[in-house]
Amino acid sequence: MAFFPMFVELQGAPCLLVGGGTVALHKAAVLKDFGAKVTVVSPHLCSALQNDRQLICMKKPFDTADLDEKTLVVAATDNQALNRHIAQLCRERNIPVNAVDQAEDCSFIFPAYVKEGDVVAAFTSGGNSPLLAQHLKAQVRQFLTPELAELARFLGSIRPRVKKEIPPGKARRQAFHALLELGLQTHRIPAPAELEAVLAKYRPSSR
Ligand SMILES: C[C@@]1(CC(=O)O)C2=NC(=C\c3[nH]c(c(CCC(=O)O)c3CC(=O)O)Cc3[nH]c(c(CC(=O)O)c3CCC(=O)O)/C=C3\N/C(=C\2)[C@@H](CCC(=O)O)[C@]3(C)CC(=O)O)/[C@H]1CCC(=O)O
Ligand SMILES: NC(=O)c1ccc[n+]([C@@H]2O[C@H](COP(=O)([O-])OP(=O)(O)OC[C@H]3O[C@@H](n4cnc5c(N)ncnc54)[C@H](O)[C@@H]3O)[C@@H](O)[C@H]2O)c1
Repeated sequence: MAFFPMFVELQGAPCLLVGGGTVALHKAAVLKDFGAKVTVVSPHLCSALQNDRQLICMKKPFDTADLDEKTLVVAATDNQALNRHIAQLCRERNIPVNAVDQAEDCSFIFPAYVKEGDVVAAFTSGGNSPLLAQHLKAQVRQFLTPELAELARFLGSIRPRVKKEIPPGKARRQAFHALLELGLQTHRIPAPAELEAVLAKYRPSSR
């Protein structure tokens, strides 16, 4: 059964990462990429984790109390039984949990993703082939550019104004469509005069 791609807000979310090796380092980078507040618990921490001021590092073995107040957990130790035990504890507490490379113990899995600003494309193969997910990510990298993210930011910034000036329905949809097309064709954000022209065209008074 395929996994549902639920895009979750992680900004400021207290997340627990158990383990301090190469795999934990990669997962920490991903969680930080989405603004999570990551606590790392492990008796041994690689230097990159230890020196990262954005992380809260606790040099000690995992303890059940480490789960308190956490909204997401990643079990990334080299002990599969421990990773499974942590997953079980999380399930009892309804905390989403990933046990690295142990799909059967995960309540969520990590996707291969491309992120530009707030635009995110993410792939999973449902655990069948992480390499296939990586391959699809590489394809998307070619057209998910920083310019596209800038266009998305612009379209977000003018959204309230468009909504205020054009009532919901066909005209509003066409206005958003026109602005997107303009951006995609010119590879830049529409100029103020271009925005005004689109708004004027689709405003009720001028139709
Ligand atoms: C996408 C990515 C995200 C990330 O890690 O952030 C990710 N794995 C990545 C890479 C990767 N992982 C592996 C290889 C070696 C090639 C190979 O084995 O195929 C490579 C390639 C490489 O290393 O280049 C080995 C591997 N992975 C899993 C198993 C267990 C098994 O198969 O049973 C084994 C065998 C271990 C063994 O040998 O025993 C399991 C999982 N790995 C997942 C995610 C979840 C399913 C994602 C999906 O649906 O596809 C899942 C289920 C759980 C999880 O960990 O979340 C990341 C790419 C990041 C990027 O580039 O953006
Ligand atoms: N590194 C890879 O490329 C890779 C690839 C595929 C799979 N894996 C698997 O992922 C897992 C982690 O890999 P790694 O390379 O990060 O391993 P690692 O040996 O570098 O790190 C394991 C970490 O787990 C920590 N740990 C052990 N017991 C703990 C406990 N009780 N509480 C908290 N932390 C504890 C250790 O201190 C260590 O920091 C392994 O099971 C490995 O087989 C790794």
